[in-house]
Amino acid sequence: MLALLQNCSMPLARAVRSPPRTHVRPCFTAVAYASISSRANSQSQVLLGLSEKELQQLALDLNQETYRGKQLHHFLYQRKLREIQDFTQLPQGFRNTLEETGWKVGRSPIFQTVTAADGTVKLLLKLEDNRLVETVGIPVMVDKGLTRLTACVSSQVGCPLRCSFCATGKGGFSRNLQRHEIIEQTGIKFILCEQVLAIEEVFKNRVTNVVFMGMGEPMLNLKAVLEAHRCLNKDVQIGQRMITISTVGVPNTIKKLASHKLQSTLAVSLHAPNQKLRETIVPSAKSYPLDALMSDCREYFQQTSRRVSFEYALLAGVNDSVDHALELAELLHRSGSGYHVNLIPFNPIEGSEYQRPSKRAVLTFSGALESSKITVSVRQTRGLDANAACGQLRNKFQKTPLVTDPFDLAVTDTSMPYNNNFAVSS
Ligand SMILES: C[S@@+](CC[C@H](N)C(=O)[O-])C[C@H]1O[C@@H](n2cnc3c(N)ncnc32)[C@H](O)[C@@H]1O
Ligand code: SF4
Repeated sequence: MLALLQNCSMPLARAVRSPPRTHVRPCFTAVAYASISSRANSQSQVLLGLSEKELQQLALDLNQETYRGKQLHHFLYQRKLREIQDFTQLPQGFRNTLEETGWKVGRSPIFQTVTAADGTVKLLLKLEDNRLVETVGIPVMVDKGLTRLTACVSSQVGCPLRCSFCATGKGGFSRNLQRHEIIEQTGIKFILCEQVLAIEEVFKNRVTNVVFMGMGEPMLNLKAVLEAHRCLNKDVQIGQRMITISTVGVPNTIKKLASHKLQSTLAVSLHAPNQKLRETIVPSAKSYPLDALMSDCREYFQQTSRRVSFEYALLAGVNDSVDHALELAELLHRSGSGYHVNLIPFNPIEGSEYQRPSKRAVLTFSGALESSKITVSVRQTRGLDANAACGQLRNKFQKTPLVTDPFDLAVTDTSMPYNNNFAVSS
């Protein structure tokens, strides 16, 4: 973006000092509009997602000192302010100029908040086009003190991959968290960041961990997810090791991610120890054979030295027998080292044919893995009374039809009927 700025024939600072008579946007604004703005119908640019350097450049272009850019960064990512006029330590004139030249913070209103008995909070953020995105804040308390706050963020509005046990998959797919007409795909980065900021706002605490385990498949939006990763790491200041990207597997993307050599955890949603069973649970597995997936995971480990974590949703009577556990252990040993299995007992969803396994079945399965020398953890289900399974809360309010081809992201639905059966409180 900075390179584009430098190529502008008319610096914004000059454009601001002597505004054109007709309503022609200054050069920076035009370029930024094309490369930064993600909301097609909006006439404004979004500050959120810009780095400190970019904000300093913006300040310069608006005829301000560089340190104003630092201040903008502070108000956006530390103070988490929602409106430019709330940046009261900035001169009124600068605030007005920002607004007059089309800038805004870019935070979405919180449409719905549901708090579970264990303190987990689910939020629905309402995007400008009225679509709803689910975000979860999961606190870990020790002696009544908050020791960890995990934000579980969504990377898409819905998901086209339709895993058979997932409420998001069942709820259908609307679109990537960006406008498809924006070539640079930068839109998602501020939406992902703002999910984290919304959790910080609600908990009045810093988020310590981020997991891309909300609605959607991050690897279908990899470029934007990488930009969001940068923003979360550098601007919101969350350590790379505290960030986990979860994927069910999309061909050619794990290698791409590995090439960035991030120090973040890759979680791969496996759910079955063999191709045949996996295809029945994860339809998109038909396009990405298990052998290829495991080979890409091995490469990820070799390139990053980061252990891959395998997510395994336990579905009673489907994939939870001791034989399945032993087959899984064999698959992992055959595939290379550095693996860890995270078992997720199925979270029941409306209208699902699956059952949650008993505690005994979960323990037996994890015991079989451990005795086969596989490190294993069992995910504690959080927020069961807040529609725990991802996508459930959003499905209450918004229904979207399924796309026919899971990898065809050009197919988007533009209607957004609300389900009026629920009382909606803003
Ligand atoms: C919602 S997905 C999002 C990230 C990515 N699309 C994926 O599948 O890894 C995050 C994790 O939630 C798990 N999950 C989704 N619905 C679930 C349910 N009803 N019960 C248990 N786990 C579920 C998925 O298997 C996956 O491991
Ligand atoms: S589990 Fe992940 S990939 Fe599968 S439908 Fe849900 S969000 Fe999509």
